[in-house]
Amino acid sequence: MRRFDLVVLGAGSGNMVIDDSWSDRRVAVIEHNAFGGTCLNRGCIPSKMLSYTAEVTELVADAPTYDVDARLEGMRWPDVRKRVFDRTDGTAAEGEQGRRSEDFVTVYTGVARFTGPRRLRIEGEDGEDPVEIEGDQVVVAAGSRPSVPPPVQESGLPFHTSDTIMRIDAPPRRLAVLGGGYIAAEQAHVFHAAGSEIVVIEPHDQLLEGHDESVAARFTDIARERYELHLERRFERLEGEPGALRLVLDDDSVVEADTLLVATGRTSNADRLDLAAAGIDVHDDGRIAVDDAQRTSAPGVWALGDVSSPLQLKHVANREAEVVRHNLAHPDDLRTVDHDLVPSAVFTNPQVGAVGRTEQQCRDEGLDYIGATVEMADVAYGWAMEERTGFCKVLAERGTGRILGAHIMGPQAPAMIHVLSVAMTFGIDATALSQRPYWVHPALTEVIDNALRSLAV
Ligand SMILES: Cc1cc2nc3c(=O)[nH]c(=O)nc-3n(C[C@H](O)[C@H](O)[C@H](O)COP(=O)(O)OP(=O)(O)OC[C@H]3O[C@@H](n4cnc5c(N)ncnc54)[C@H](O)[C@@H]3O)c2cc1C
Ligand SMILES: NC(=O)c1ccc[n+]([C@@H]2O[C@H](COP(=O)([O-])OP(=O)(O)OC[C@H]3O[C@@H](n4cnc5c(N)ncnc54)[C@H](O)[C@@H]3O)[C@@H](O)[C@H]2O)c1
Repeated sequence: MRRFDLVVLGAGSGNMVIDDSWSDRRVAVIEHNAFGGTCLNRGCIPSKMLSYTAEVTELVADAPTYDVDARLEGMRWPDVRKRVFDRTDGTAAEGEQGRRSEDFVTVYTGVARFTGPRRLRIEGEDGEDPVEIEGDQVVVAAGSRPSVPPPVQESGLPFHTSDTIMRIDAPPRRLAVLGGGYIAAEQAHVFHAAGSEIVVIEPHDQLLEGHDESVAARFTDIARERYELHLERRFERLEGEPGALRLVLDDDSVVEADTLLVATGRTSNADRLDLAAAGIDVHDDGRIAVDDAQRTSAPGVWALGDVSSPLQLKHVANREAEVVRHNLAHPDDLRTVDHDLVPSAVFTNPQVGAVGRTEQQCRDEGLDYIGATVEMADVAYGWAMEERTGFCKVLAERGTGRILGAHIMGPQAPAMIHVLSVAMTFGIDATALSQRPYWVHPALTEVIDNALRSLAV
């Protein structure tokens, strides 16, 4: 059995913990798929390249709004797909080659499982004999996978998840999307712009459930004009044949579609690692349990990213990887991670950015809060953009002005939310945030300044 100073399971965010400080020791990286993990190969990056392409398509279609003569000929899907995946596939291959070229790193291609404390067995995929290795330190960064409801799985009929839909040969004629969360919102936007009819099935009464009520309500209203929505409906079974699918709902109504995208959440890959053999504890929901320094219950074993995190976001996985990289090198000076103020964004149309509490969470916590909402249509740059649906909502504690949460919908919301994220992180109250810095006129950020001023805390 080969022994390593460090073994990293998963070359997504896990790959980030290895730096040159390990160059005088022996490091193993185990990966059974492409380097770069979900984000680079089938997640954040291709989906955002596609979502921006959808935005360009919609802007051209919308040219008459700005008294510009332009005609949309359509999105050339095969060319779009090639541009996106040539770039991401190339980057993944470079990442793997880079690691293989480092003489202190051994890359194992195969599926790993624990066989004992800090000991792993790797099954190669091309019939090679399994390999057993052990590490003085082990970092588990095995990510998550799409959850697929049993009736879809058991139907034997073809379906897509986010793993496959973005590499499809042609946009579906009619795409049924199961779920109304992040992936549904982003992929519906992409394929609607590419020419597909979209039908969404979601058990809650609105899309983007879990977001602030103002965001979810307005997003659902906008989506209703573009897509066929089946809300408060449970999916019961999948029938039909490939290319002519029939989704039967709980009221016996039937949704017909040629293609199905399942976007019903993601499950930690922890259940596939035989963690009990290594003495690694898991939460009831299946995630690996870690403390705030990312240590698992097994000495010398760390975990990070979707396999353990309560927030399945790449900026969270990145932060956790940075902390693990530091903690491996500085066992007497451990850094910690907290998930209190993690901003999030949905790259759909309209875009969404959020940080902190929703209004419902303020009520649930019994906070004495005040909220202010300003429409993008009411600031100068919103006029320039002919913006009609975007807004900024800020929630603050009455009396102190402590910012409790912020929710932005509209152009560049994922970037704009950082103003509020930074203020909340550094404890800058609503009055100080509005009155101390200058706000560029007439940038779209005036919608934030005006919301802060409207709070009257
Ligand atoms: C469609 C989509 C869009 C997204 N968009 C965003 C976004 O815009 N912003 C954002 O913040 N987040 C986004 N996310 C979430 C983000 O992609 C994840 O939170 C992040 O990639 C998790 O990183 P990770 O390193 O934990 O897991 P991964 O990147 O999945 O890495 C885990 C790696 O481990 C490997 N592995 C697993 N098990 C084994 C095993 N037994 N043996 C060997 N190798 C194994 C896997 O092949 C994988 O490469 C998106 C996710 C999806 C699906
Ligand atoms: N922009 C981003 O940051 C981004 C983009 C995509 C994905 N992600 C990450 O990936 C995770 C997974 O995304 P997701 O959209 O799959 O999950 P999600 O949790 O955002 O949404 C899942 C939706 O599916 C619904 N659902 C559950 N079971 C169902 C069923 N049987 N039939 C119909 N609907 C059902 C839920 O009510 C929910 O609305 C996200 O939670 C997020 O952490 C992030």
